[in-house]
Amino acid sequence: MASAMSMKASPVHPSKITTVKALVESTSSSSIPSFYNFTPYLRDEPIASDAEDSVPIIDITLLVSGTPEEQSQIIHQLSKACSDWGCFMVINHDVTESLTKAMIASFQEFFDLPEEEKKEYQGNHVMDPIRCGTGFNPSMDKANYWRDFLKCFAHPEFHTPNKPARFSEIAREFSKRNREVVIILLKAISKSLGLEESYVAKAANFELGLQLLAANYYPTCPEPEKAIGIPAHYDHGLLTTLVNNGVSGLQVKHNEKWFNVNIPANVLFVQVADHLEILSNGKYKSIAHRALVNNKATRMSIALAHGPSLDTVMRPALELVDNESNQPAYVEMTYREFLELQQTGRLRSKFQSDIEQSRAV
Ligand SMILES: O=C(O)CCC(=O)C(=O)O
Ligand SMILES: [Fe+2]
Repeated sequence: MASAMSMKASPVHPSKITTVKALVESTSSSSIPSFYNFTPYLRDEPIASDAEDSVPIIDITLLVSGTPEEQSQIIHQLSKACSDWGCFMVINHDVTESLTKAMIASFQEFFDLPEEEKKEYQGNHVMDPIRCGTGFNPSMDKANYWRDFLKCFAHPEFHTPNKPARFSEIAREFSKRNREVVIILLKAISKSLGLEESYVAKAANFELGLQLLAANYYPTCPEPEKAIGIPAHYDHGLLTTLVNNGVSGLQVKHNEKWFNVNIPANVLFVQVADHLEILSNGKYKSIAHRALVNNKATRMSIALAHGPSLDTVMRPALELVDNESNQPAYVEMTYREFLELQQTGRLRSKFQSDIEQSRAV
């Protein structure tokens, strides 16, 4: 019965729809068009019960103004968080709750713009400085994602759409404050790897680092168990900071199980991304995560990818490699090359096979 429902044709012709939001608003269908059906991939691995374990919490004030003892304790906690989980919650940071709320409201206003106005920002290439799009792609025969997005380069150059009003101003402040948190974290992470505190920032030429501000919009979905917002993936920068609108849906993979992550309003959720994995020669691994959808409330998340500068060659820190048990596990390439390979679907397998190789020795 359920599968028959999923096969029911959508009353809306796909070519008329440019976003998942528009699809949802144009129909009251209780089923999703079949090309959103992600079922074969979705329920493949176990989901942890909420009580099983919990994401580590890092109090950033202790990194900034703690006693030397408190600092070394928190650096130790950070090291464990990065190596055991690949993610953590940052509390007591300067990205205020009101700023986050204003940023979420501004992105909501953007997604509420008429489809025609949003089309102006449609882009296809990873290097387009402003790019909005959707999981919806009628020309693809594989499953699509239940998600619309807007991505803007926020650093070293700042680009945002010129509407809605105040979007740009709020996005600038939000990106800047997130970046400040990341600068503090990268210093502590360098120390936790036994490196000098400016090591990661210098190696990644972080002063010119690419910062990508991305909002994900997941409308309510009549068949949430069949669709996916974003399938399992790893982020490409050094660290990602993430907030959401109080609706949960994010899951991270820890010890071969998927954990639900509920992000409180005043918390920044931080994920280890691929370039920290490369720099640390696999000591800290990027975390697999995915976004589920639901049938009760629209979910929005805002992710900031904080990466190296585009033209810096990234490789494992020389201090962390040797010719014996710590051989470099990743090939050298610029962040730009990495992103371009990733976009054309050629990178992850290569990156992954490098990891597999390093695990095999
Ligand atoms: O919506 C989320 O919580 C996850 C978003 C995400 O993984 C991404 O934008 O890369
Ligand atoms: Fe992600």
